[in-house]
Amino acid sequence: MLSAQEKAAILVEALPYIRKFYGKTVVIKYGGHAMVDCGLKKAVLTDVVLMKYVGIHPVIVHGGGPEITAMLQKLGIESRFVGGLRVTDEETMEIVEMVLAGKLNKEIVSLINRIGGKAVGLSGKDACLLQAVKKPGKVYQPDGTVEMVDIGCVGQVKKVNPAIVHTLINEGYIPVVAPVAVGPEGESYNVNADTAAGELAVALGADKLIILTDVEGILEDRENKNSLISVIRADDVPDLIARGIIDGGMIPKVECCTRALYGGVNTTHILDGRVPHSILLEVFTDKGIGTMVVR
Ligand SMILES: Nc1ncnc2c1ncn2[C@@H]1O[C@H](COP(=O)(O)OP(=O)(O)O)[C@@H](O)[C@H]1O
Ligand SMILES: CC(=O)N[C@@H](CCC(=O)OP(=O)(O)O)C(=O)O
Repeated sequence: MLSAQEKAAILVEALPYIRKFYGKTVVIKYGGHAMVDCGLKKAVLTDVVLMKYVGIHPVIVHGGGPEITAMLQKLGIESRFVGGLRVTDEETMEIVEMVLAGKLNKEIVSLINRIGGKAVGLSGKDACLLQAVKKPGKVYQPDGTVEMVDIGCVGQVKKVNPAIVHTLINEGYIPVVAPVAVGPEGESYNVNADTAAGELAVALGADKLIILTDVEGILEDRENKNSLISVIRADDVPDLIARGIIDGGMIPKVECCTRALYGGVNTTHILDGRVPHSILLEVFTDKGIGTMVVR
């Protein structure tokens, strides 16, 4: 048990960070284990509510890939991915939108509201927040060439219209965004949630982008949990990808950190969402956790 003095010291340690981030926007990509496990869900969303009450402006962009896959499976539809992106025909798009914008978005909103925050759920279609065009899939051939293939209703974000998010923030709400974008004809596009979070962070002029995932951060050697790389320079990312150190699902995460950094976001973090209160530990304590990607 902590003594009263130790508890007080922890609160005092938070003061410079509260001052530093007061009034700043922090975009949080919420996904992975932290979105499934009841205890972790509550811990993450409590951190978000606490941030709001101390004057920081959190904005959540959530994923839900595993939940979409499970729903498609129930309906007898097999999931297929090209370069980490779900091949999304029109029937699949309907399910994606139902799961992300209908089910998961509202569950997150409800839980935040029960914890004591004021959350409002949006999809990228609301007030044309995320505007996209069709994105082709990339297939890397053994000879090093790249083949472009049709992967259906997958969207590349072309424009972000953040006005609605600013309005909600200014009125004291916590915006919760599902990564479904709108196309030029009003059609729906399925957008990778990491990418959506990065684009939104840039458009909002966010100070920080936090991506929650199911590993410790970026590991030098994926087999060795003690090989965490604490800080990576954005310029070094292409080399780490070329050397195969960063691979698979970690590629869109670092790429969106890089995109955010070059777009003006100050710091980006890839954190272990399996650690309860990882956001609080990152934002309010001297000891940062996970991997920080910097300019
Ligand atoms: N250098 C690395 N360090 C840690 N994980 C890595 C690395 N390179 C690739 N990965 C993989 O990236 C995965 C995280 O991406 P992903 O599964 O898409 O996460 P999420 O479901 O949280 O969006 C890890 O589980 C791991 O398998
Ligand atoms: C185009 C594309 O692949 N979209 C993702 C959107 C959800 C997502 O990104 O969820 P996670 O963050 O949990 O992976 C999908 O359909 O799975």
